[in-house]
Amino acid sequence: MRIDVVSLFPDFVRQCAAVGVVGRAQQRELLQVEAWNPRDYAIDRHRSVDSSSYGGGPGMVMMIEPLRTTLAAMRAAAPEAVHLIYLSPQGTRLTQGRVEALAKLPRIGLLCGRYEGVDERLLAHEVDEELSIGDYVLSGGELAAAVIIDAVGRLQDGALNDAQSAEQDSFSDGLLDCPHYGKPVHHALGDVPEVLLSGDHAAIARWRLKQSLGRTWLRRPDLLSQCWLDAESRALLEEFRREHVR
Ligand SMILES: Nc1nonc1C(=O)NCC1CCCCC1
Repeated sequence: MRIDVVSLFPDFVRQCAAVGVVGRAQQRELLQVEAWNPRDYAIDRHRSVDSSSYGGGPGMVMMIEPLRTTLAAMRAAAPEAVHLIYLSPQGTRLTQGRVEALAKLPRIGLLCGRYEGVDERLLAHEVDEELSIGDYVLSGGELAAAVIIDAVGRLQDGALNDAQSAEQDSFSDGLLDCPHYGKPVHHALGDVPEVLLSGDHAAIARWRLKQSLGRTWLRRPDLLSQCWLDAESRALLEEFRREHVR
């Protein structure tokens, strides 16, 4: 998969994509992340990328040019069509379901705004999808782009050493993740739950599902209401609720 990022801070994006699972995915050529700086395509003496906003008001707007030239160069750099995403609080809220769909595409573009945003005419003409990572305002789209690069990059086949860890992630089945425990078994902060030491994989799987169901019920009832639960899950959740109330 190829991800092209248009940003005034390309090094920031490159560094985010160079570490950890995503960095390894790039080394394994499972993922390619390229950054494009509109300032490199600015043709005036001052290499302008922004202008004041018509109608007045504070702040600047990223102009149509040189963004449009940058996008044309980006699109031409590889044969695959680009699904271009603009990151902003005005976008559709990003979900794991959308991440999984994006991860299947051969190529996406991420347009990172700065200042007060990008000229609406450029967005209307060039952008395929607007996404938000949450209801708050950042100083630019780069952190949101980094979130998408990470969430999508880690799902590339072969990116995670143990494929299961993607399947058992929070949200992968619509539920929050279960608690995790490592060494030591006994500690002043508490002990590892017995079932996890039992070697009974069926019991362990049941315990983990029960914890995921219970946590989702307690912390994100909105997610739970969207889940279809089979008989076993409904019974496990009921068990958790009974134990929780005591
Ligand atoms: N929230 C967000 N989700 O995705 N992006 C977000 C953001 O806050 N982006 C910064 C703004 C800054 C002004 C230009 C347009 C982007």
